[in-house]
Amino acid sequence: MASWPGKVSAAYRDARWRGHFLALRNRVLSSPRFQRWAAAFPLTRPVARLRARRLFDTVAGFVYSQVLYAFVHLRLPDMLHESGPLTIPELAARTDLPEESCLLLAKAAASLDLMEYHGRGRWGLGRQGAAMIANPGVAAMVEHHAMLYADLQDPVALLRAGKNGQTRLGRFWAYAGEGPPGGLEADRVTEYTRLMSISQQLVAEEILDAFNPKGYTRLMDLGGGNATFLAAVAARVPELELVLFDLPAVAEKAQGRFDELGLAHRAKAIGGDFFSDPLPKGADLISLVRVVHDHNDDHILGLFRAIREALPDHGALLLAEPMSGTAGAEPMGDAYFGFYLHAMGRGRPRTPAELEEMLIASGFTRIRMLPTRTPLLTRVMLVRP
Ligand SMILES: CC(C)=CCC/C(C)=C/CC/C(C)=C/C=C/C(C)=C/C=C/C=C(C)/C=C/C=C(C)/C=C/C=C(C)/C=C/CC(C)(C)O
Ligand SMILES: C[S@@+](CC[C@H](N)C(=O)[O-])C[C@H]1O[C@@H](n2cnc3c(N)ncnc32)[C@H](O)[C@@H]1O
Repeated sequence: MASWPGKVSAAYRDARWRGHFLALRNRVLSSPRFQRWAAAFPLTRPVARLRARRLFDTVAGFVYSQVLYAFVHLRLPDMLHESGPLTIPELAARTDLPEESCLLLAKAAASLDLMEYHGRGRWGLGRQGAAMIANPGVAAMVEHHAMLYADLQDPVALLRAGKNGQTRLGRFWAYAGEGPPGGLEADRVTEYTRLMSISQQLVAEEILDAFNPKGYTRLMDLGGGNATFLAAVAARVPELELVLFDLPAVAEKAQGRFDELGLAHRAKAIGGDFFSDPLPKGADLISLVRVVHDHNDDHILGLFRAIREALPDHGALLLAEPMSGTAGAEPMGDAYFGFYLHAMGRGRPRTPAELEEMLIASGFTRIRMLPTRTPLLTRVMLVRP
């Protein structure tokens, strides 16, 4: 298994001189004398400050996240968006917090750009807080993180335990547990399907801005949840037939959604297990949105082969999810999703190169990355036989 994210070419990565260079660099950086000198010397001072700030942000990241959690849990984003800036006594009355705590939270949130002092004793949304209003999925994820952080309370124990799914996240993502997922009852899938639907809105637009499925006849979305992605597709491409395949309890919800949206004449949901049931034939475009990273390599190789068999030679597979080694968003893949999926109990974030290797081994030949506007949210790969 390739384990290096591949930011640079293999020749550079494996060059013998690189190891010597890194050893020398680290000897210099770990010297207290060098640090004192670099912080004092005017030309290196800005870099020294930036590095100190970055290390501090990593050290304090948990505290920042808890400030964000309080901000979201107290419904401050919507409250401040709807009412405009409020004074501390007004905030205290609406959140049922002591005024002193409200001021503490307002100042902490302002330091993180979530809130901002708007003058005349009133506090409103800051830049990051305002951006959250446009992306309701972010607040939903912040609340959901209570589970992730409970699992991460002792990260070393979690690492030692390996991927066993005996965690809050393992129970939440019921399909990641032991046993065949096909028999999961509705109550085990409702909450995760709701969370996926809320966070899917922005992802769907990113994917469809990168790839327009116009020209295809039938799109089958594997692991399509309650059809939020296909509903966005339907709005953009009126003539495309739509099929959603997901576990029976999820597919039932999706069919209800198609009926509600008046899409039943061209959309249907099929229940099944994509690892053990045959994939329905007839689609010339198959999509996997935020599905592949949830599963281990052996399962995904089997699924890729089944997709290759289900697709006609002129068909295509659209693979969309956050990927490891994404330039400018490196911690998203390997730190966030790496630990998230480890806690969930299966799957891993993969680099485009790792996915490509698995796709080629499954019989695909033409693989192309399509640029997305916000690669942190999702990357998109178009794959042809
Ligand atoms: C107007 C003025 C004064 C200036 C303009 C300056 C300017 C141009 C500003 C830019 C404004 C702008 C466009 C901001 C945009 C901000 C955006 C798009 C922010 C988006 C943030 C998204 C975030 C933080 C997303 C977080 C997503 C998370 C945490 C997702 C987690 C997903 C999980 C856990 C999925 C689980 C599924 C599983 C199990 C892995 O399969
Ligand atoms: C992380 S969610 C993504 C949902 C949707 N594609 C999205 O991006 O919002 C993964 C989906 O795959 C489905 N799934 C997981 N294992 C499955 C299996 N073995 N067969 C069919 N669907 C499965 C889940 O029920 C869930 O709806």
